[in-house]
Amino acid sequence: MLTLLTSAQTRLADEFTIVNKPIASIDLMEKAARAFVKSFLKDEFDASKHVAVFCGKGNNGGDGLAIAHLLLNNGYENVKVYVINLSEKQSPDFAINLQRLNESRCKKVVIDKVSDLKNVKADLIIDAILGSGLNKSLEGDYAALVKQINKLNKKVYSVDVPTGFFAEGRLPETYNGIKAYKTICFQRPKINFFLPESILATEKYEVVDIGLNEDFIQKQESDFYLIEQGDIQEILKPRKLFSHKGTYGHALIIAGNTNTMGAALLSSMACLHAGAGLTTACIPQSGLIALNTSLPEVMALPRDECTRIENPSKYQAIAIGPGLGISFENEQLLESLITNNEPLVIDADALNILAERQDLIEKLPENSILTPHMKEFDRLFGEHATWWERLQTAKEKAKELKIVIVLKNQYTFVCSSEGKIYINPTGNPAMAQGGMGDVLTGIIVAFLAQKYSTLNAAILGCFIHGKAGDDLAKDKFVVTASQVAVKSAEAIRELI
Ligand SMILES: NC(=O)C1=CN([C@@H]2O[C@H](COP(=O)(O)OP(=O)(O)OC[C@H]3O[C@@H](n4cnc5c(N)ncnc54)[C@H](OP(=O)(O)O)[C@@H]3O)[C@@H](O)[C@H]2O)[C@@H](O)CC1
Ligand SMILES: Nc1ncnc2c1ncn2[C@@H]1O[C@H](COP(=O)(O)OP(=O)(O)O)[C@@H](O)[C@H]1O
Repeated sequence: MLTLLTSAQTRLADEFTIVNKPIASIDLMEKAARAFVKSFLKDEFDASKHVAVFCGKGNNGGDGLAIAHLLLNNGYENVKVYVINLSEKQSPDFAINLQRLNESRCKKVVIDKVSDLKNVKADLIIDAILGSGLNKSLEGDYAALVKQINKLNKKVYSVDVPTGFFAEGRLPETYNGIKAYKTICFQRPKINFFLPESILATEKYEVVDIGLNEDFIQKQESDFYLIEQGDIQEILKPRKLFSHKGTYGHALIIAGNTNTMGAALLSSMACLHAGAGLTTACIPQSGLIALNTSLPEVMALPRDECTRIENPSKYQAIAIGPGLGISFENEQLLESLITNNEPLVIDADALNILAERQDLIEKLPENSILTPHMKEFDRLFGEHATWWERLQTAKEKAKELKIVIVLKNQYTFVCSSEGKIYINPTGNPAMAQGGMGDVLTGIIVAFLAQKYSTLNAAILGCFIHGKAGDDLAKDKFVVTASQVAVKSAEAIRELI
């Protein structure tokens, strides 16, 4: 897991590295600039392009000055630096780099007021005005200047973080910062890059290593961790010699209704492919032919007007919700399972029932997993204006109720009962199609049946689901939920 840092912690990592490597802070800045330029040159190899580098007077601006210098040395002849002189203060390393730049042949203009910014001739813009030192929203001259830069409508590369974008914490409801094409950031992605609001600030990001002390970073106390493939490989267990279906658990999936039987089929299909030893689908009578025809490996438990499951303890893991429908009987069924006090995976309509029966939320069995998308989450726990606030609620609720909350999105947030948030990096927009969440539920319940811990089942489920989608999307515009269900077996095999 990669520990993600706040800006304050990044500054500590910076200071630790300077003292312990040891390295002078100006040399660390030079290293950061080199790492930026190396990445930039991979994308932009036409050195005849005009590049405008906008530099504030803090360390972000200091990086910008070093970057301009390096670009000149790399054959970019048409580089022009705009020093944004809207603040009195300047950082010592900015001052050193300005001196170096003054001694070079790099063209430079000083912008003392917004109206000085005219006739910018640029094919590309490098934004190094404000970085992780941002401490309030842009206003006044800074806001006006950034508006002008955005109006130029050029491809913008931001250094470390787009000017005006908060690296962590609640984001304002309207964004008035730089709209970057790409942000090349240092050592770790910014926590807020994983929030959907970040798309207003940067279309994509790339992380470059600048040699900060990794041991120090990994040991920092953090609420946010980024899941890596290596973590998944450590958790996954291979199928054992002499094992049999009983070794890998029996999963029960309570799902489906007349018009949404497909959800039950998709979940069950995913559960099979993710390795449960036995899978039973509890579905209405009307779905039996479909189930028996399409998934002969799955057993059926007819559900018409059933308000409880006989002998739930015979299942190692139970999921409820995909395509379930909202009815008095389904509410009774959910209530009886909750009262039974064994952990559940709760999705889709079962979440919607919970939203209407807030009294049941308090009674959720410990170690249950809720898998809401944003709307289901807000129905359960109240409207949220921003994703940061939604994440804070998810973290608190997971801790208070001793459950795991899988808050789904492009980056899915797995919130543990310890109050930690694990960010899943796999998945892509080709997966934005109905039924995809049903498949995730099937994969998670399969891992639970195989006796992975609650948190590991959620983490594995999200990663495998997204990886299967990523592998499929290599040559497809869109991937369907059933394709992801089938592909999950391959994704697991590849990782073991
Ligand atoms: N370890 C690393 O990752 C490394 C990081 N490095 C680089 O350092 C960058 C961070 O540099 P930094 O700390 O000097 O802050 P930076 O963003 O330049 O701005 C500071 C100034 O902004 C001002 N200010 C704030 N908000 C404002 C607003 N809304 N409107 C107007 N002004 C505002 C604030 O003024 P104040 O409010 O304090 O008066 C302060 O003076 C980081 O992003 C990376 O590029 C690398 O060099 C090496 C290793
Ligand atoms: N753009 C995307 N990038 C990554 N994953 C995505 C994207 N769009 C959807 N998904 C994944 O697909 C699933 C959708 O879940 P959900 O909305 O519950 O679907 P449904 O109700 O149709 O089954 C989630 O796991 C989500 O993470």
